[in-house]
Amino acid sequence: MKSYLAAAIQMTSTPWLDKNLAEAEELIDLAVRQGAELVSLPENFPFMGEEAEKLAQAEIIAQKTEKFLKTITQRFQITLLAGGFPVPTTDGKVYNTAVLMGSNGQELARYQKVHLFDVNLPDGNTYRESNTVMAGSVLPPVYDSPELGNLGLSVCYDVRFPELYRHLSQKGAEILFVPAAFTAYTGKDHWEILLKARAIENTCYVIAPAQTGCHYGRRYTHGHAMILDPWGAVLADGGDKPGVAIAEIDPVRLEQVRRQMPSLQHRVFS
Ligand SMILES: O=C(O)CNC(=O)[C@H](CS)NC(=O)CCC(=O)C(=O)O
Repeated sequence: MKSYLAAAIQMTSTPWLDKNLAEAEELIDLAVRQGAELVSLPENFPFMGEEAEKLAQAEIIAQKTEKFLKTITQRFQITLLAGGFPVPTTDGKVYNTAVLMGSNGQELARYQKVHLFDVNLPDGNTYRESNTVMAGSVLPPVYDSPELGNLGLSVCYDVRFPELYRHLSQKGAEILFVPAAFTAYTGKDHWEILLKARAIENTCYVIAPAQTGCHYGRRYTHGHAMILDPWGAVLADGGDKPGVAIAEIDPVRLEQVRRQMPSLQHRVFS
């Protein structure tokens, strides 16, 4: 593993697929021009709109998004984590799918979000992700990149389930992706703390691209795409506007923190 720059992209995705992909392309270009070799896109980057609309367009969203990911990684020669996007199942729902793409346009790893956000928030907003999404049933993969380190996948609400990240770190993960569309309401109190906890308890870098702002109707997300180091320090924070958070991923720092705080080696319960 070498030292390199990673980018967590922040977007305000809308119900318009082509507009979102164009916006993603612009932000990837911005990240690459700043030297990023590993770039990440948030959950729902190609589409954030009404559930019925998402289902109706799922086929075209999946198709255009996968083509986009192939083209863009080849063009910019980057490794790209594409936070969740809908991929149709055979029974009329979708998997909320995250894909890791290599710099030759090849798919390196894929994960179907396991934990679905079925929550009634105190602010009156109700979320029933399971209305449209089929839960994945397989733990996320770790992709071992000789150059970029061991990359562990997850999506958004997963961040509240530490056992998933323990699994990833036990599989050798050094960098944890948490692409998200966190609600504005939960985000203000929980987002940064959860990310810090996952970084600290697994002594891993955390790369968390995010959605921000108002997407449609009353749907607001928290923003603050960020990158944290294995000590839990925030290296970059995207604030609340669309943009890019960039930070260095450094194997020397990773090794240093794991030496200073060898908690992964002190586990008693598996
Ligand atoms: O529905 C959309 O269009 C965008 N959001 C999502 O797709 C997902 C499922 S609804 N959001 C979350 O998981 C938020 C989790 C969260 O906010 C928390 O854990 O507090």
